[in-house]
Amino acid sequence: MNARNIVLIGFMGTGKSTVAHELAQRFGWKRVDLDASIEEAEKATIPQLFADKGEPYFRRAETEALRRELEGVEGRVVATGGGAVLAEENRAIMTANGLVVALTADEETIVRRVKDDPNRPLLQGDLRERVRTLLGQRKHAYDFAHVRIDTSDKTVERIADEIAAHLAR
Ligand SMILES: Nc1ncnc2c1ncn2[C@@H]1O[C@H](COP(=O)(O)OP(=O)(O)O)[C@@H](O)[C@H]1O
Ligand SMILES: O=C(O)C1=C[C@@H](OP(=O)(O)O)[C@@H](O)[C@H](O)C1
Ligand SMILES: [Mg+2]
Repeated sequence: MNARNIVLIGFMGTGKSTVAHELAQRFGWKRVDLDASIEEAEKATIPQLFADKGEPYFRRAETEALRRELEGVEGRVVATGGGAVLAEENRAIMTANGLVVALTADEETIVRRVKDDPNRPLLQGDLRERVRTLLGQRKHAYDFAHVRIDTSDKTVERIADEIAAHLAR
């Protein structure tokens, strides 16, 4: 296996956190969820950070977490948050330190997967409308990935199989 680390990117609800868990188990690698890393470092939940400190503060904490979790290490599967790709600085950290895998899903699938979880500050209000608007704004945000995998109608195991096949190449 060539890649030092695997970095999962993609819109909210594409399954980054879930697939990272499966991949880390398979490879015996360490799973890192960037949101969890931020929550631990900041001693606050993601919704609290957005509400109390604002999104720009969260984004700075996100960049710090990416550096902390990816630079100079190997054997990690890092699940990023859906907006971690928006800063060029973050994209550079990801591509320099691992195989970047973009997970995608159609709008229906995303809405279905995120609808019972109230912990995504950017999806407050009319859920379908918010997902549609953000998906439009982020249409090309994940294009820099080395690999792109559609997760709609696929099991977590199948998605992990596909990523593992790319690693073996
Ligand atoms: N391939 C899949 N098939 C069915 N449900 C999935 C799949 N991947 C993720 N889920 C479910 O969708 C929800 C969101 O997944 P999560 O891993 O938190 O996404 P992300 O980290 O990309 O926002 C969770 O409830 C998870 O169990
Ligand atoms: O898309 C985004 O900007 C965000 C995605 C979330 O992570 P998930 O993609 O794991 O839901 C989390 O980082 C935060 O709520 C912001
Ligand atoms: Mg996640």
